[in-house]
Amino acid sequence: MSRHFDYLSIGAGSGGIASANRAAIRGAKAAVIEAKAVGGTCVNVGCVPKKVMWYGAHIAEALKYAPSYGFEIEQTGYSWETMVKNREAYIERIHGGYKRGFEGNGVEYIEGFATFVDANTVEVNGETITADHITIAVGGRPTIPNIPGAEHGIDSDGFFALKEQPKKAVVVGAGYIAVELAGVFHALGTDSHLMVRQDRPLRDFDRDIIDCLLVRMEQDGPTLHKYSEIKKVDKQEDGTLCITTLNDECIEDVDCLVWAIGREPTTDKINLQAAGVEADEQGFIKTDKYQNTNVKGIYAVGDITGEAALTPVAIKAGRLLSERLFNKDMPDAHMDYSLIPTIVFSHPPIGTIGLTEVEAVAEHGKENVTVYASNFAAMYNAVTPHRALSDFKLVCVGKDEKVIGLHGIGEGMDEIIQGFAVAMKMGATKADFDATVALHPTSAEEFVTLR
Ligand SMILES: Cc1cc2nc3c(=O)[nH]c(=O)nc-3n(C[C@H](O)[C@H](O)[C@H](O)COP(=O)(O)OP(=O)(O)OC[C@H]3O[C@@H](n4cnc5c(N)ncnc54)[C@H](O)[C@@H]3O)c2cc1C
Ligand SMILES: NC(=O)c1ccc[n+]([C@@H]2O[C@H](COP(=O)([O-])OP(=O)(O)OC[C@H]3O[C@@H](n4cnc5c(N)ncnc54)[C@H](O)[C@@H]3O)[C@@H](O)[C@H]2O)c1
Repeated sequence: MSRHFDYLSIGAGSGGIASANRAAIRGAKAAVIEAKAVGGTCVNVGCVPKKVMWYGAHIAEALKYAPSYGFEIEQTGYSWETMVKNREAYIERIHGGYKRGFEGNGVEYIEGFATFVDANTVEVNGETITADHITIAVGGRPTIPNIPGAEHGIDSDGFFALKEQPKKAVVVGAGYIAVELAGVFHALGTDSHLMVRQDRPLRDFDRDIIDCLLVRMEQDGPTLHKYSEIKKVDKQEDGTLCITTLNDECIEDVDCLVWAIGREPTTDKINLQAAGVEADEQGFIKTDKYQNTNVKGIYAVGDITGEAALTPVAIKAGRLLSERLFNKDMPDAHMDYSLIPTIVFSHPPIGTIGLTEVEAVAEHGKENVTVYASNFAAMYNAVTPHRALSDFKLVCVGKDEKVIGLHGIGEGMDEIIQGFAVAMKMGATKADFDATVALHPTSAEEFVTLR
């Protein structure tokens, strides 16, 4: 059996779905192949289940503040099981939405694991499929370290598979995932420990913003273990884990260990050599700005390219690729990877766009960089005993003070920065920010009133 398509995506994650749908909308005969679950990492074991749990954590925090607002409530328990059931039901509905979307757009959805046969051909479930254009959108997988006892830990996929709430959890890593999962565990009542190898997590972020996160962690948790690297993990007779660090610190009675030390590309399993596509030494596929690989007719989008591993980036790159291939009015369509806004769903969330202060000084020179910052207690918890600081910063360059970096940690930051990203894309200056009337009383207004 063999079928031919104009356009084929390998992987129905954020990038593959978006590009196949857009190709079909532009008139191509399109298909997408998925080995696991439609929606990929984001929908099944990433952004979506994470955000649902972050919302749950948000409610837990609100319950903590509730008495100060006059509510007389008693929390008698927390059902992790109920949260998981509702979260998974929601994800099922998203699956349905994607499949209806494919039907509506005329995209063929094929379940199975695809491997390359040659540059125009893949094999899936014993069937040969050929296509004029093939996009590799196979994403990544979590990295597990090579240390004794590592197998006793789980990764982020395992975190979302947890059926019961752990009593004591250790999350290892210093990136988005480690900070987010440790924060969710903590807020929902697990004794949560975050282990980082240096003095802080999120070292690429603006230092002042992370300093503020560290103060929050110190005040409230999770427990941060600095300069901690794991030597070995031992399983005890009672089933709990004993985690020993290189400094011979011992963390005992751990019933959940999560490795969140990064993600690696999944190109090793798709017989890339048969297509002649080049990957770098880690396995990320090299592309030019048009998502072209070194082989004509083969492209790559999303996490597999090693560019900003974010869902909206994969979606935009995938859609623009299909516009370029199938929309005669957009022959130059390509992704602009500059000024990508991003959020860390910590407690409170961190939002960031553009250069940090340190990066700006390194790139433009100290004399050309002006920084405006504010540290304040947001009203939301200022009326409770849990008063905590937010930190906002603008990094500007040149005489006209073009805003090249915007960073903040505070309540609502996840919803605040999208509009500022538009302004920065348009080249906004500090004077433009100042000329904008504030919204009061909000945290966001700090960004237009900084002095
Ligand atoms: C815990 C976690 C939280 C995250 N939170 C956020 C967030 O809040 N915001 C954000 O923007 N990003 C977040 N991300 C990142 C985001 O999920 C990814 O950037 C995004 O999913 C990348 O999309 P993709 O299309 O490149 O790959 P994926 O979504 O990983 O999709 C790739 C798909 O390809 C399939 N596949 C692989 N090989 C084959 C094959 N040979 N044949 C067929 N199918 C194959 C896989 O099964 C998978 O479904 C998070 C990631 C994780 C792990
Ligand atoms: N909110 C969001 O948008 C969001 C959320 C989650 C993930 N993501 C995306 O997914 C990507 C992957 O996230 P991630 O957190 O897995 O990776 P990451 O690459 O961001 O962070 C991995 C961290 O683990 C540390 N590390 C590496 N090896 C280690 C070891 N042996 N012991 C201890 N620490 C170690 C690294 O120093 C690094 O800080 C992110 O870069 C991001 O683009 C985005």
